[in-house]
Formats: sequence, structure tokens, C-alpha cells
Amino acid sequence: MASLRGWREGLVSARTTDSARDIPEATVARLPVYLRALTTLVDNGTATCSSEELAAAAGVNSAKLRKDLSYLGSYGTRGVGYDVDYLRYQIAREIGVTQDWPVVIVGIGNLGHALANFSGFRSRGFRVVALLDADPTRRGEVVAGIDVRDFADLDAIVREHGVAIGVIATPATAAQDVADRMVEAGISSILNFAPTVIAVPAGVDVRKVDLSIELQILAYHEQRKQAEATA
Ligand SMILES: NC(=O)c1ccc[n+]([C@@H]2O[C@H](COP(=O)([O-])OP(=O)(O)OC[C@H]3O[C@@H](n4cnc5c(N)ncnc54)[C@H](O)[C@@H]3O)[C@@H](O)[C@H]2O)c1
Repeated sequence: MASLRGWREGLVSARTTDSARDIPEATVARLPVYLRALTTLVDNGTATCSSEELAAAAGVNSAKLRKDLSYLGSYGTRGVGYDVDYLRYQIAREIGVTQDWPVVIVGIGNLGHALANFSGFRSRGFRVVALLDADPTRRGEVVAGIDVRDFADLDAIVREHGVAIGVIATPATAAQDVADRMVEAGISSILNFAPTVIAVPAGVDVRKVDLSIELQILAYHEQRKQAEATA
């Protein structure tokens, strides 16, 4: 959990071949993007790639990519480039996804169903071990092969599976209570989809996902483009 906690402080401690270094948060945020690009290259049977090829696949510029990878002690080989499989392993290890992370999802409505059915979590090392909902009418429903259980079972599930990461997909009005119960149960990292700010004690990390904010940013730029076109 050390690297996840470090996100909160803006820096994480990196394992390097020579000495311990700090990785800037912006670099940490790009590591999963590199990991996804490298996974695609591995799947396509690519053994080595240049920084330019990897940068293009990840959608960043190559100088930034080389700088980012230097924090991991990865410099590639002149004339050959990066060993794709090894670099993927290095990044996965740095992020912490070479190990399996049991995850609980709370709130099994529209979004909770979609998240539970998303196969991309498992393939990236996140195993959904429980689906929890406060609504008794949802009990007994099976989503992606997992029973929907009572939210009251949270403590037992966290203990049983050693869950460190919880996902909130409840209405905003319930999110703070759900977060409090997660923290009490021992969860120390929360992915919050509810459109509200949740308060957590020190040592607990929260990442927020809000697609409507992304759409609003696009709307802002779209509005400017349209204004420029008609000016
Ligand atoms: N972040 C995003 O981009 C994004 C996208 C879509 C929806 N959302 C948000 O995700 C949340 C869920 O959306 P939805 O469409 O699935 O809603 P929904 O109403 O279909 O599902 C919400 C579920 O949460 C359960 N719930 C309510 N209170 C609870 C509690 N205290 N403990 C446990 N379960 C509880 C309900 O019984 C219900 O099953 C909303 O907050 C919505 O705004 C976010």
C-alpha cells in the first residue's frame, strides 16, 4: 500500500537499480498508460520498441516518456530500444499490479452492474470479491458470477479477503456513509464514482471518477471552437 499512500503526498518511492528515488505524481499517473500500451505491444508479438514507438502508442511525447522511464531506472538499449515484456513487468511492479488486489464494489445499480461486468479489472490484477448493496430487493441477484450481498457484510468480507480497495457506486447522498464504513472496516483506498467530495482520515487515499466533468471540459472547448468559427 505504500505507493498508493504516496499518491496523496504527490510522490512515491521508486525501486531503482542504484538508489531510491522519488517519482513525481504526474509520472505515476502516466505509468498505467504506458502499461496499457506495452500490453498491447506484447499481445501483438512485439519484442522491442523505440521510445518514439512507445510514446506514440501511449499518446505522449518521447522526451517525456524517456524522462518518466528514467525514474524506474529504464533507459532502453541504444539502437535496440526497450525490451517490451521486461519494461511492462517493471512498470506493473512499480504500480503494484504484479500482485492481486481484491476489490469490493458498493452500490449495484446501473453503474455497479457495468463495473462488475467489466473484464478489464481482472485482467489488470483487480479481482472483484464482493458486490454489496443496501437494497434488500437486490439480494440474491448474481452479477458476473458474484452474488449481491448485504452492505452489512462489508466487515466480514474485508477481513476474509484482505480487501484494501473499495469502489463506491452509490448515490451521492450515501457516499460519505459508505466511505466511513469502508474505512472502519479497514479499507484504505477508495475509488469514488459518486458526484460528491468525501472526507477520509489521513492514510486513506481517494480517487474520484466523474465522466460528466470530462464532458463539461469538452463542452467548454467545443463552445470556444464554435465561437471562433463564427467570429
Ligand atoms: N463517475 C461517473 O462518471 C458516473 C457515471 C455514472 C453514474 N455515476 C454515479 O454513480 C452512482 C450510481 O449511479 P447509478 O446510475 O448506478 O445509480 P442507481 O440508483 O442505479 O444505483 C445506486 C445503487 O446504490 C445502492 N445504495 C444506495 N444507498 C446505499 C448505501 N448506503 N449502501 C449501499 N448501497 C446503497 C442502491 O440500492 C442502488 O442499487 C451515482 O452517484 C451516479 O451519480 C457516476
